[in-house]
Amino acid sequence: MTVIIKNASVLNKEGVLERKQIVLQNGIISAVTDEYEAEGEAAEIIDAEGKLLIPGLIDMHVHLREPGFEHKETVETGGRSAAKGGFTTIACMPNTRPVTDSPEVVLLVKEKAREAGLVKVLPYAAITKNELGRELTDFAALKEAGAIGFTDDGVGVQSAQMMKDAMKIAASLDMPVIAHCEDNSLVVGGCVAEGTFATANGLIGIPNESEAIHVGRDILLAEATGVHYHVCHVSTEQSVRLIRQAKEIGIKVTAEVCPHHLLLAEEDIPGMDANWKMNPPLRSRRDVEACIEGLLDGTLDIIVTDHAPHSEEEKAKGMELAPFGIVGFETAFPLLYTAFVATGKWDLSLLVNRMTAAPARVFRLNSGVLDIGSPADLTLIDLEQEREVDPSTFASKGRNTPFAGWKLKGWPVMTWVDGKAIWTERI
Ligand SMILES: NC(=O)N[C@@H](CC(=O)O)C(=O)O
Ligand SMILES: [Zn+2]
Ligand SMILES: [Zn+2]
Repeated sequence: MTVIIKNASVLNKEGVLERKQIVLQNGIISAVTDEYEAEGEAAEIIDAEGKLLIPGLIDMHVHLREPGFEHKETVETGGRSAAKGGFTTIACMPNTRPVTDSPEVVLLVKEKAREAGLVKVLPYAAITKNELGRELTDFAALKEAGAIGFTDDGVGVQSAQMMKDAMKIAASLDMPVIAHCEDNSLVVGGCVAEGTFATANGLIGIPNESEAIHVGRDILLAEATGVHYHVCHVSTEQSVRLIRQAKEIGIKVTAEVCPHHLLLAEEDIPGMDANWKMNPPLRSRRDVEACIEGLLDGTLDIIVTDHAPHSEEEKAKGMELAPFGIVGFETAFPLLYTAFVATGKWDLSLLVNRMTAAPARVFRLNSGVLDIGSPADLTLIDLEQEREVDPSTFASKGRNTPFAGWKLKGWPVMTWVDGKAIWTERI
């Protein structure tokens, strides 16, 4: 089957938009040309006039909740939500029930993804059994089953010795360690960051050091073990500083940042609404600025959503009792496009890079580019049409977002994986 996407706006290597014809054949990008005539072959033709065509977005930090929490999300509903948000590859976290700490669960997630037939799903496996921090999982067996890295996301690995042992084994297997950085002894029951909101509402505040102390510790352990160390959802100025310094001296560290930590500060929290509760929490404006600067100078390599769906009942428990987490797939690109690109602060190519080529480079994936011979994973985006974020229209089971009602541009309208359209909005 041949698909021809006509008259699309495509970013060239210099970051300039060009009008191109893209041909997809057998799941591969077979041509990117100025003109293309279909020579009698059976082809599906899509007129992309006026729309932006980019490599499919890659999200290296998501929660699909299956197995065990299917009331929050499944591999299929999460996959559909991702496709609607323009994502073609997603990497899912192991904090399921059971935890993805055995080859069986890795294989189960892969099988669910195959059945869903939507986005490419890359599973992470846990560092410790049941993410309890007591005993390491069998890294070699988990790699063999298809895990792409090791992480106890949802909780920090509290023991430095445990983390060092994990890094040593991961390094010997040429696998990355991906860390949720949080020192529990510095958190003690906080649900928002230290700052004006916590003080005004009499809440215990989570301090910045609870994140950064793990970042610093793990950088030293990464230096000692030589592992590829990747920092999850960076949210503090101190973490950015430590990662920047580590990179300067050649330690193999990479890092990610979420849209909400680039856009929102704790002082923006409107009230005791758990749709504003996530881990790490929203920090100060100064931290937001440091994360933006880190993303621009390459200290923070990639953007991830940390898509973390929870049910309405769970979020209705209120700021202190509700679980941490917000959904992210269906708002990520429009949010960042509207806030940073449409306002002229960032080049479009920077945003696209941090969501496509950069994650592909960091995690050695064969996608993220529009090169001939690459998988035909593509996303078509309408940069002009403005629409409000309406959680009731989400494909995700989760409605937990602080961005409801935001007026945004840059909505994905069509998503292809291996040349097959897996999402079509309207065109
Ligand atoms: N980010 C969150 O607030 N929540 C995540 C866990 C995590 O990413 O640490 C979840 O699983 O709900
Ligand atoms: Zn986490
Ligand atoms: Zn997470």
